[in-house]
Amino acid sequence: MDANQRIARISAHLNPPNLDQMGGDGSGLRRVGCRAKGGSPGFKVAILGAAGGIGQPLAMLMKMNPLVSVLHLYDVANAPGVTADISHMDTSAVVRGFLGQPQLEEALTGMDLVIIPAGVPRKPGMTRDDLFNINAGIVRTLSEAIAKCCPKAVVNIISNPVNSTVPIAAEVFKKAGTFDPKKLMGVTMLDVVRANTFVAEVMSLDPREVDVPVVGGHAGVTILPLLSQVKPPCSFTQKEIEYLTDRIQNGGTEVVEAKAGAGSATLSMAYAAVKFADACLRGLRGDANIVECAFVSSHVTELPFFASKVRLGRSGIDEVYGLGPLNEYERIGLEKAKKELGGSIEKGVTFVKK
Ligand SMILES: NC(=O)C1=CN([C@@H]2O[C@H](COP(=O)(O)OP(=O)(O)OC[C@H]3O[C@@H](n4cnc5c(N)ncnc54)[C@H](O)[C@@H]3O)[C@@H](O)[C@H]2O)C=CC1
Ligand SMILES: O=C([O-])CC(=O)C(=O)O
Repeated sequence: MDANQRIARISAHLNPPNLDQMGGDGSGLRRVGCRAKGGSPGFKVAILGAAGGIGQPLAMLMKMNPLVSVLHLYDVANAPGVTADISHMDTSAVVRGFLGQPQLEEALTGMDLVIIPAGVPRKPGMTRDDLFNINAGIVRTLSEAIAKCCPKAVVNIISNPVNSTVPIAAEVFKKAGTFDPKKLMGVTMLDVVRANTFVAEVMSLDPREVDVPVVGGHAGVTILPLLSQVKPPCSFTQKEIEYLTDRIQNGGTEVVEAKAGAGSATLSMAYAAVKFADACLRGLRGDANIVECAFVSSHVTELPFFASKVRLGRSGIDEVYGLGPLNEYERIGLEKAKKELGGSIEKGVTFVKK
């Protein structure tokens, strides 16, 4: 092949159909897509909210994941820039960008996994529930498009308040007749990541060796670390239990306050989201014994959704595990968690039904 032919081949990748007009919104912006030669067979993953504080590092880390063959980056702003940037990474996933509502359906068609970090983050003094008014509508719109374009995809919801946004997505899918409880997961992995880190600090362990089940939901007292079930087995004083429980429950607020108005956890969240997404993809591939905590449709308590350990497999969630033996402190925590969680779930369901 001579130089002219090589250049022609490269520009073929940068011209239609891989570099299309960003038609729909009239912005004249372009959709960038680069097909890496030798791209491995793998899964198709879309990130909705890909240009945000979480979305950007999440996109970068998913581009590094060898299980991903196609990566779709959708946002209502700045998707072309993030896509061009990420697409220059010399890993095999093909990256395509999609900007704005007119391109949402194209972004979702054919996807195996959809990860949703779209929505506004907290500022100091706010609760996650204070985000409901804006984020509920965003998650509803995105879920409607998922029901239409990739109803069999596994969906990972990051947008807060997770305790309400997951029931919102479920209700939208029920309305559309596509709801599969095995495919819908609220991402609570950051609570587990924090719990592992804080327990490791207290016990002088390597955090990679620590596994703390965190159950319930993803806000304040609904975040319930089961410190009696930590692996490796640890014996904590009551003071340590109270310190750890409080720090894990308020880890998000710790970051919101430290960022002082510039948002909430983004980098640790992207790390946690990728850890969870990778577990989902390994499950879809058929790997055995993939067990992680997630906020899912559940019969573990009387509530319709609850976070607990789940086994991930070829169809999404293969099994939802019960809570195991709880001590008195955890039983009291569970009652508090259920009380708040019930209201948040109901709020999400009502939002779609009204
Ligand atoms: N589940 C969890 O553990 C955690 C959840 N979060 C939540 O994740 C969400 C995102 O946080 P950040 O990335 O820091 O916020 P951000 O504001 O930096 O990014 C959000 C992105 O969503 C985009 N967006 C807004 N409306 C959209 C729509 N209709 N469709 C697609 N994209 C849309 C924005 O353009 C922006 O790029 C927040 O709700 C936050 O509370 C944050 C940390 C942890
Ligand atoms: O605290 C927030 O608003 C963001 C979040 O969910 C977390 O960091 O756990």
